[in-house]
Amino acid sequence: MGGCASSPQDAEAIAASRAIDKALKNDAKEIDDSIRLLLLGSGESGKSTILKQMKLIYGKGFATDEQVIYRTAIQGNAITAAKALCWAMDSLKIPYGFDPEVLATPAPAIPDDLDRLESLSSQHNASRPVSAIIGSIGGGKGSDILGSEESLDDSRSNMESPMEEEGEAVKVVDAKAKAAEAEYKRVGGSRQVGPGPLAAAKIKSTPFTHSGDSISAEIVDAIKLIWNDPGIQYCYSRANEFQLIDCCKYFITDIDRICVSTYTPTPQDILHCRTMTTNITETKMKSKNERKKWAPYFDDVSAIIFLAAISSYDQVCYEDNSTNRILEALNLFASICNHPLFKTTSMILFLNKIDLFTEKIKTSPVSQFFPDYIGDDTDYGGTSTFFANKFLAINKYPERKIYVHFTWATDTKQTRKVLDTVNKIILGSNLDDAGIA
Ligand SMILES: Nc1nc2c(ncn2[C@@H]2O[C@H](COP(=O)(O)OP(=O)(O)OP(=O)(O)O)[C@@H](O)[C@H]2O)c(=O)[nH]1
Ligand SMILES: [Mg+2]
Repeated sequence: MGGCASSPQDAEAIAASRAIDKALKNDAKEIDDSIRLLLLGSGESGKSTILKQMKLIYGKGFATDEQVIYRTAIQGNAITAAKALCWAMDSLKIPYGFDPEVLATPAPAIPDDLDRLESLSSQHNASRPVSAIIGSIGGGKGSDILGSEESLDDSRSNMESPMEEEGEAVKVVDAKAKAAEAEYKRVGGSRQVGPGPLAAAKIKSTPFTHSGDSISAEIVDAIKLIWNDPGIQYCYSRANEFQLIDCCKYFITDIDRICVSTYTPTPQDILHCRTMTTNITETKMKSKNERKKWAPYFDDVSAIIFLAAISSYDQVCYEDNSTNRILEALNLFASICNHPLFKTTSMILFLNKIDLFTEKIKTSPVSQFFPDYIGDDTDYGGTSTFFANKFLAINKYPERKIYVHFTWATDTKQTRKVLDTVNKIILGSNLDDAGIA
């Protein structure tokens, strides 16, 4: 995708992201004797994370120079997440100190002459293509990154939109949101004062990335302060209403550890690090006319692993802020899985981020976003099978089976098991175990 940097900070972030992509790609040179996989999926589904796991499980792990790059990216993740939370406090109209369980929070007095706190516009909304990654397992020493611009065949139509439905849970949420908004107005909206708004103002004005050694102690303190604020915690509970990276909690709760000058990221930190894959323009799959160009890459692909973040059922896409992420994934899956070129290619579906999904279904009812789900909203088995069946129903080539795995890509133990099974499937020893695993 285009690296159109609008500020030096953006340029730095893009450069860091490219360096990470390059590092992953550099591991790709020795894969000839290995099984080649095409990893596909919409944005933030976990493709890079699976690739990192392959490096850990089948490769040499992360080199020292890579760790240095990730260090900056991880600290950038913490700042990005903290900023997103502060911006969302304004856009969702939640006052600092607001506790939804104690709806009448005492308000500080607002001085008349207080300057309006700066409220920065929300995250840039550059359109971002779906990316594809070629990875390798089973004896491969590395992985290779290729790219795709968009779906192979644009069959994105006729998908129903998520509907809203009145329900008990919705009403409770509404009551809290309304109480927050009333309180936000009462304390002066964006003119509210106190330690929370002050810390937020500092965070909002700090650059995304930093060229110095580490994030300043002042910003670390500001991040800790807001994270302990009940209003921010309430805002975090509504993270599906704005764009927030999934590793927010992981890095912010560990802000002291990741900001010391001696910090070296652990493999677990690297797995949680969010960097958008940017060097995905080598092979564009824009139109059928270009098929000659990209088809050779797929010829020797043993299987396609398609990733979808099952936890994203209540979220909208980063790119347009309106399309439900699961519907987007289903559309993309339809265009891949039903493409004649892949008619006989083993198709393995990873319904990823089950750790987040398990937590989320407790408070965010699936049926509110997918009214065709009839069953217990808090039942993991029922809800996860519901989504798996949605993907399976798309397959137009019944002779070609789709293997479904529920995955937790940041967990090496679980991923190792899944990849071992995938290996067996590809080698043909497990072909009878089709269906949901
Ligand atoms: N909790 C949790 N986080 C995950 C899981 N899989 C991926 N993530 C996180 O989700 C974020 C996005 O993952 P990536 O691997 O970068 O997603 P991607 O598909 O490569 O995204 P693009 O490059 O933008 O297309 C990262 O912060 C990952 O650490 C998971 O199973 N559980
Ligand atoms: Mg990626």
